[in-house]
Amino acid sequence: MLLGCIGDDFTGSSDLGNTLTRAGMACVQYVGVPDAPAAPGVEAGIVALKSRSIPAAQAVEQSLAALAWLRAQGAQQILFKICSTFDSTDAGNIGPVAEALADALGAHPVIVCPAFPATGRTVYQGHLFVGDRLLSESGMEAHPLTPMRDPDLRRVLARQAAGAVGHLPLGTVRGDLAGALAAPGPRLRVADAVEDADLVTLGRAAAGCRLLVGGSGIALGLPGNFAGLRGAAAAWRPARGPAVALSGSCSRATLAQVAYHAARHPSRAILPEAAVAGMDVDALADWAMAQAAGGAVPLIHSSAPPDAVAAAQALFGADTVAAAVEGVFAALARALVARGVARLITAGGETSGTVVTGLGLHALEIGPEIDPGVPMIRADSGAGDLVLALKSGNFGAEDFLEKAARRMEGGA
Ligand SMILES: Nc1ncnc2c1ncn2[C@@H]1O[C@H](COP(=O)(O)OP(=O)(O)O)[C@@H](O)[C@H]1O
Ligand SMILES: O=C(O)[C@@H](O)C(=O)COP(=O)(O)O
Repeated sequence: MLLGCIGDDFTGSSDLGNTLTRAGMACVQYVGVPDAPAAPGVEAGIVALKSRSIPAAQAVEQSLAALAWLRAQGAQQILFKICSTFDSTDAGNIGPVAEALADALGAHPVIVCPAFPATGRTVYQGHLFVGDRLLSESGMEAHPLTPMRDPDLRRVLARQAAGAVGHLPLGTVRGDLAGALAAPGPRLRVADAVEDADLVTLGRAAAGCRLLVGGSGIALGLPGNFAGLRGAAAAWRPARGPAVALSGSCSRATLAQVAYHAARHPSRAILPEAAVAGMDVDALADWAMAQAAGGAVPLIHSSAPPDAVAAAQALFGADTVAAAVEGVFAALARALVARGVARLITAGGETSGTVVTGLGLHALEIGPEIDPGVPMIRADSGAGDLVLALKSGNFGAEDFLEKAARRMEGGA
């Protein structure tokens, strides 16, 4: 293993796997810290954690365990994959995890850059934009778990980190970047990047850096630093069989996708109060499989607009609702796999993490891209091959859910 990656969620990890695979690295995504060595030939290994929204001390502990495993596999450089919208709270977890990894690796400086221009995320003057809006006006200010109300990443990170936070302005990234990286200064340095070319420049300049922190964009230039890559080995095989979509994401893009899909395919909504009270998951799974048998792509979702999310959180508490809804999706996924689902599309990072861990999957093969940042993935479910798409809340075109199902069976 050459490049070792630690993803703070599952959709984010598959987004990174997509970038690295497309850039020519043989890449595997692991579900949590594996308890066995990596198979031979893995050039980039991604340990996917569900550590974005847990207490910071636990995120640090899990990330250090992932680091130890990756180093034992020979990883020469470590990338801590965070969200392109910098999802975190003032308590962490980006700052504490980045500092703990940097301590363990003796890394200084550490570039921090969530930019992902293909999906509209750019960093300029230390501020994060989504399209032409500041992060704090992008919809992310209403995220159920990690509301992002400050677009200045230097300030956001400084509130989370023990050490000072520096800045690599765009002029420096496009100018004497090597000089700036070699100069003394704060360990964590937020880098501006507005185009893929800036990210490639950052990645190439970071060849000697032991640790990087960023979205999948920061990985664009990294494969070029390693000689003799062999890339993905096996050809991707289509998956035939029933397809079901599950969405626990309440992000803007997902809400539009759910509305589009529900107008064309059978759908059922899970209400937070029903999830908290306990649901008949088997009946829902039976319903979905019956719909899928007729060729539809049934959707089961809890996706709701910000006012409905806020009302449910006020009633039950944010953690209780999230845990209850996630619990329903994990049980539902197990029930669907037991009934022979072959294609499973999940929307939402926490939701996807719950589903993938709930299914007890181990190593995920990264396949072709469906939309920017979302690849198809293949896993052995124990009952056979399962092809998945783990869609980040804010990724994907309006027709993503039906397109993913179509692409998985080899369609255009
Ligand atoms: N209707 C709802 N009300 C409150 N919380 C919800 C609702 N639906 C889903 N959630 C929770 O909101 C969180 C959404 O996060 P996530 O799955 O990561 O989506 P995204 O990728 O859009 O951030 C999950 O913890 C989920 O269980
Ligand atoms: O970097 C990104 O935006 C994604 O890779 C990602 O991490 C998505 O997280 P969710 O929005 O929670 O799915």
